[in-house]
Amino acid sequence: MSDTLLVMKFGGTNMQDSAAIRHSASLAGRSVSLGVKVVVVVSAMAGVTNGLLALADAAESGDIAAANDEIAALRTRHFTAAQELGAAPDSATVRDIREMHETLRQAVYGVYLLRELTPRSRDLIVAFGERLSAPLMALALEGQGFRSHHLTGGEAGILTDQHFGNAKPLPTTYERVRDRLSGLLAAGVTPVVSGFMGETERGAITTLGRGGTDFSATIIGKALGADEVWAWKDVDGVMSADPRVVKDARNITVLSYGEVMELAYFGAKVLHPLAVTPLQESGIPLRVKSAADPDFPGTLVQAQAQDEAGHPVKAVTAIRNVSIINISGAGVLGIPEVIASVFDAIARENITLLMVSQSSSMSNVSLAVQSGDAERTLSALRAGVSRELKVDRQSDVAVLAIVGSGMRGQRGVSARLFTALASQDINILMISQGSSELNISVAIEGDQVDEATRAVHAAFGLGQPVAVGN
Ligand SMILES: Nc1ncnc2c1ncn2[C@@H]1O[C@H](COP(=O)(O)OP(=O)(O)O)[C@@H](O)[C@H]1O
Ligand SMILES: N[C@@H](CC(=O)OP(=O)(O)O)C(=O)O
Repeated sequence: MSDTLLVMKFGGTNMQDSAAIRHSASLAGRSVSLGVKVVVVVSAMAGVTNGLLALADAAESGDIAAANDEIAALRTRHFTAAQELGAAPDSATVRDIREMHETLRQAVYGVYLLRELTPRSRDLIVAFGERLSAPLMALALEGQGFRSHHLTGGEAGILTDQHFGNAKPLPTTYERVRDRLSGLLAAGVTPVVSGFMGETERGAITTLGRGGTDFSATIIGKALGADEVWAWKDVDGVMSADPRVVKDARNITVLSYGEVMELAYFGAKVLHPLAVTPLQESGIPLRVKSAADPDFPGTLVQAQAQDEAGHPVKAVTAIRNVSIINISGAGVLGIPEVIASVFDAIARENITLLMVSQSSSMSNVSLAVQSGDAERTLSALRAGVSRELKVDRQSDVAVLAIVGSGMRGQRGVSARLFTALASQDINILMISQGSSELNISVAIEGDQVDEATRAVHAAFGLGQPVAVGN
């Protein structure tokens, strides 16, 4: 028996139907057969999270018929998968799925009666996606001869703060996860944990932010001192750009934790922005692997970056649906208390700032925020800052970023970026470079983001094979 312990995460695409679930189970099973202990962490079946969010909104707006139709469709989808994975109609799995849909229906009816969808009730509803997919994965593993047991995030020990929709693990999580999972592993059982979700100390269900199953997996990896965390995906690994936008995007062999965080923060949907944070202290590696090509090494994410001379940039990413909020008022903004009131107002609303820039005359500050946060930002600023300041919004913006540790101390990187954008006649609205020099980001018109991404990808030769040095 080896002493190796792996945490394996399967995303929505790898859970989308019974065939995908069976294939994912076989990927975990390959390691279990070799004597490796594996904890499996699953996302909801593809599209289910969005479906749950939509039906919660429908219930809030009074359209209970639409919400119930969507629940019925979800029920059919999960029952079909269970049946195809061999569950008998009177089996415990089918009973579990039926009960969960009933609880979901009741929760949604409560939203409809109250016409109120709080972040807390939204989390309760949306976490059903992962609660429903875990039993299916356990079924598939059992069907392939592996002993398995499914648990919700809370049952697996993931305890979070009360930040519904974007919760963070509490420090006690790690010991709890160890307590809850070690016994199962020692008994030769493969735990299947519902990703994306945790619970508060009082037992309310929370979620960890979109794409949060990656985060669940690394939290569990840290708790158990795993040898590695593997995130199985529908792509070869972390690529030099979103492969849906750039056809010649290439797999990146090695990335540092810092580089991956920048990439995820600046829109590379491939990993949750906080996913590597639990691994940073212990140095546990994260591998992003292709479920379609399991022997391909994918991307190794580790503490040290590896750079190739002449290749300062590793990837180009973009955040879409951004708005720029401009705050102006000659002679007012230079006063430190006024600047403080701007940031206070933003902090009170817990709004994530994507970029900040200030004109040197101090008469203008620009903030880039997700368009979904723009109205809240505007109201917070209008209520919280001096009336002499003018606050306005520019919509339909995108933020494009280049990322790579090799740009540290390198001259000419921004010149290449700006030349590539200028060659496509792309106007730059804001510029920022992090002091870590791991990224340079620019705000541009939203409808130019794809051509900008392709131009920048080509300008830095990211489609060319790179021999990574040590
Ligand atoms: N730089 C990138 N590298 C890899 N994939 C990316 C990148 N940027 C965006 N993506 C997109 O992320 C998707 C994979 O992430 P996601 O769908 O969240 O995975 P999963 O749900 O399987 O965990 C890919 O289909 C790809 O289109
Ligand atoms: N289902 C959740 C969590 C998640 O991580 O999903 P995926 O692994 O499919 O990106 C979401 O859609 O946000």
